[in-house]
Amino acid sequence: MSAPLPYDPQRLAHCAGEIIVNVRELSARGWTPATSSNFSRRIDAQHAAITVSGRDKGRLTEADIMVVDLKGEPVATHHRPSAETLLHTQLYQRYPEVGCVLHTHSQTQTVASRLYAGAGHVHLEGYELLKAFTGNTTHETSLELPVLPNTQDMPTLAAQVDALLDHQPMWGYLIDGHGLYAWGRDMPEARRHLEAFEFLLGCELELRRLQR
Ligand SMILES: CSC[C@@H](O)[C@@H](O)C(=O)COP(=O)(O)O
Ligand SMILES: [Zn+2]
Repeated sequence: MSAPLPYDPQRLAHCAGEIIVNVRELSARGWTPATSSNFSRRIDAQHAAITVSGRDKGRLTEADIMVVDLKGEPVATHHRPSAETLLHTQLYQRYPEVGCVLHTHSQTQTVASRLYAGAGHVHLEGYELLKAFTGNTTHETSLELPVLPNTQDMPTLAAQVDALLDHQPMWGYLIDGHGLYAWGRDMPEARRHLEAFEFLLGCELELRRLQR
């Protein structure tokens, strides 16, 4: 007889279903080109469901979702988790209330990350859609979306994210020439943050083009 799983398989099936449905829609918008991007959902206090590395994110099935512990180690599987697993699990470790982390590579996110890498952040102000980050209370707020240097060294990248989180609350960041990470308490909130960042970055790029 095999050992019992250390997580609830029904909860995993629920999380995997949510990832599959939502990522299919994000992918249809062209935000996950060439197998890029990764997605996760908290299962419980010690486990998260995350996409297997290298899979076509536009065609995810349950076989493309696996379980890791919050150190990023595979649990009860021989699959290899996303190369960027640490960027997901660091958020689950740090914030018990975070339930979902979404990472995409849209053209808007990638171009914006390159344009604002020098400044180290994108300043977002004056937009109604900023209410997506304030619990819909006010648009009279501003937000700095950090832009981090890209590296394949995940502990280095995760340390930079941690250093930022020590000083400011935030719901996402860009990585230069790479893409966007966004998160939330659950899938709808993480998706709202991701979509708001995408829209606001698109507005900033368009404004820059028009003001040239
Ligand atoms: C295919 S290039 C993109 C990857 O290098 C990486 O940034 C990415 O987002 C997907 O990696 P993955 O290991 O499939 O989760
Ligand atoms: Zn990536």
